[in-house]
Amino acid sequence: MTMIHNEEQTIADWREDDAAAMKWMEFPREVLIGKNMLVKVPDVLNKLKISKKVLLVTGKNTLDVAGNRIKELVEENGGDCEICISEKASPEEVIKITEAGSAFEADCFLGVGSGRSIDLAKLSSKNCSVPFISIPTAASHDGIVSARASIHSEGKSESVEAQAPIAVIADTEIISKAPFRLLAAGCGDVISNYTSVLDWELASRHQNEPFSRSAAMMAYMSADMITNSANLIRPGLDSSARIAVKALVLSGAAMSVAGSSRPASGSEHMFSHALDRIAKKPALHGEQCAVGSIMMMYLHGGDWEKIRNALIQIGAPTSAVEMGIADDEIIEALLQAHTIRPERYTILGGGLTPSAAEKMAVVTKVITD
Ligand SMILES: NC(=O)C1=CN([C@@H]2O[C@H](COP(=O)(O)OP(=O)(O)OC[C@H]3O[C@@H](n4cnc5c(N)ncnc54)[C@H](OP(=O)(O)O)[C@@H]3O)[C@@H](O)[C@H]2O)C=CC1
Ligand SMILES: O=C(CO)COP(=O)(O)O
Ligand SMILES: [Zn+2]
Repeated sequence: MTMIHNEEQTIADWREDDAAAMKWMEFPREVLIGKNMLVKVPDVLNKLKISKKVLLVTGKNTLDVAGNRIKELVEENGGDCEICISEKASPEEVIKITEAGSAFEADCFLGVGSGRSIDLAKLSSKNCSVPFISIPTAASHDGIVSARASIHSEGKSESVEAQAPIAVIADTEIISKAPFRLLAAGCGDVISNYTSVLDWELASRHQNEPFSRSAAMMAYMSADMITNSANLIRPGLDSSARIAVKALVLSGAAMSVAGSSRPASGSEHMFSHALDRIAKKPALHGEQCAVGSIMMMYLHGGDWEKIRNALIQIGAPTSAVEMGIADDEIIEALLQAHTIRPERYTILGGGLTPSAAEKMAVVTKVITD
């Protein structure tokens, strides 16, 4: 592994080496991954003694996929369950769901569905000082266990400290039946850790930014887990869903150890956040981050073809056309990416010139000449 400093070069790890550190990481008490796990919701609530008033945050699609069934299960178990349909992961939506939780006097939140619903449940439950359970219906992102929430508003994207779920219930039957594109995107989100970690290392060398070797290794390992199993990721397979969920859990744990999204979000994520702002029809988060990672690895002078080949093997997009995004939107996102989080030092530095951005996108086959 080339990306990790050796012992002498390592900037002191501020969390691990600080004798006064109060907490290393937050991690769920129960992590259930497997077929037909949804029926375990009442058992988990009973075990954790939080079965009375449950606020279930879900989306319009995931309500039918899992939300309604979970509500039934909670009510059959003698609990009270109110459903909140989540919209955009925005500050306004967090306030709305927090108020709903307070008014209902919820003793637990369930985040059921996609990255957006889980992030909203994560942050709103923290605001209400009650625990939350993460119930992904797709393996599309690595926020399943992380203690961070990504909140988006007016072209800005912030990673906010929230809380880790008290439990994760990942039903691989549901996840493997979700559109395959979502699973492939989740694999892309994890693979993109290769460049996040390189950016973090760069920041620790150039700016003396606090760096955690253990968090970086966890993020790197999760990317390796997917790359090394790329040929096993196939539509409809329970085993593929398990591989992806385990890697996503490890990647999320890396963020919890770091106390920031640094190990799993670097220049490639800034590119993706810029695309969300620019593109007429953005692609999925994980798809954009993965394509960004191909290009950022090129900038790092690393093996960008390894990332590209793994994505091709999985069936994830590797080009603008495959993502349904125009070439000029890719270039504009590359030019704006460094402005997304100016405080986060990455290989993008003070920004790219238009000709450098175009050359990089052409060489890496993201756009055509
Ligand atoms: N906190 C963290 O550490 C992280 C947060 N993120 C954040 O997560 C978000 C991206 O998450 P992502 O899940 O990719 O995208 P979305 O949250 O936008 O969800 C994508 C779509 O998938 C649908 N969906 C989910 N499960 C199923 C299913 N089983 N069947 C059919 N449709 C389904 C959702 O439906 P519905 O409309 O019903 O929800 C939604 O329309 C971004 O906001 C990103 O910033 C990403 C990584 C880490
Ligand atoms: O998406 C993430 C990790 O995959 C983290 O989110 P941010 O890019 O919002 O920090
Ligand atoms: Zn991500």
